[in-house]
Amino acid sequence: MIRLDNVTMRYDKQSAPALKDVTLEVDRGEFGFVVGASGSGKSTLMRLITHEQVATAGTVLVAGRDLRELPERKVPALRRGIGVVFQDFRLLDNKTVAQNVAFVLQVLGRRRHHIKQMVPETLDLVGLDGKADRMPHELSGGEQQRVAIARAVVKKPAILLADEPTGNLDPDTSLEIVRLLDRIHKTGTTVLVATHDHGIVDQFRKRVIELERGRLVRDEAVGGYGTDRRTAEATEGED
Ligand SMILES: Nc1ncnc2c1ncn2[C@@H]1O[C@H](COP(=O)(O)OP(=O)(O)OP(=O)(O)O)[C@@H](O)[C@H]1O
Repeated sequence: MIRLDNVTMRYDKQSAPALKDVTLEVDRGEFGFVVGASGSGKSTLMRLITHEQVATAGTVLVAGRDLRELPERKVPALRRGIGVVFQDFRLLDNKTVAQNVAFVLQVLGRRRHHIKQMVPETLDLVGLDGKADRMPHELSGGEQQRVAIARAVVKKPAILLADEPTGNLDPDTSLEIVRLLDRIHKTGTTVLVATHDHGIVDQFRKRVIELERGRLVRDEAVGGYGTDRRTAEATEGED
């Protein structure tokens, strides 16, 4: 579904590459956490998948398409297949919850009866039934993130990318949000979650892809935030 072969990404010639020689494969229907310190390249990885950035070297393949060779006119089709969620929700403040979600489908030119069916169905999926007519400012942070997730998945993308989706949320709400992402994964969506949140990664025991200064330093099928050695050291430090 997503494959990177020896990918290097440099934003400019002077600075160190944001990603360096990264090779990675994420199969259809997988769930992975992308972890690493601030500046390690997590967002850059996401931006390469959505083709907001283009790799300086190497190959990025998404759903069988080599993005280096993707003509400009095919970029919207690529992005239709990818839902994206950010830390800061990015909702349209002057639209209701339902309108925020419907807007995506309107832009895609979907028919009115399809929108009328999909919006409540998706709000139900994310646990926001009954909140369709609220404005974003009337919602809690967790609820706003649910709207953002509804908006990302209402077009039924094959891939869902979440860049630090729990960064603005308390631990309990974070847990609920990642449970929701996991539920969406279980419907067959390929999900990648970039996160700093140790607690979440340790709790879910999923695939963990770790970046360190742009290099892929760990890729475990089932792992925690740190390697066991590092987790032990961190725990000792806390006592
Ligand atoms: N638009 C940009 N122009 C120039 N350099 C950038 C740009 N975006 C990111 N970088 C640099 O690329 C490197 C990787 O950044 P990136 O945002 O991918 O890391 P990150 O792991 O997502 O960090 P964070 O957890 O803080 O979001 C950093 O050194 C950053 O300064």
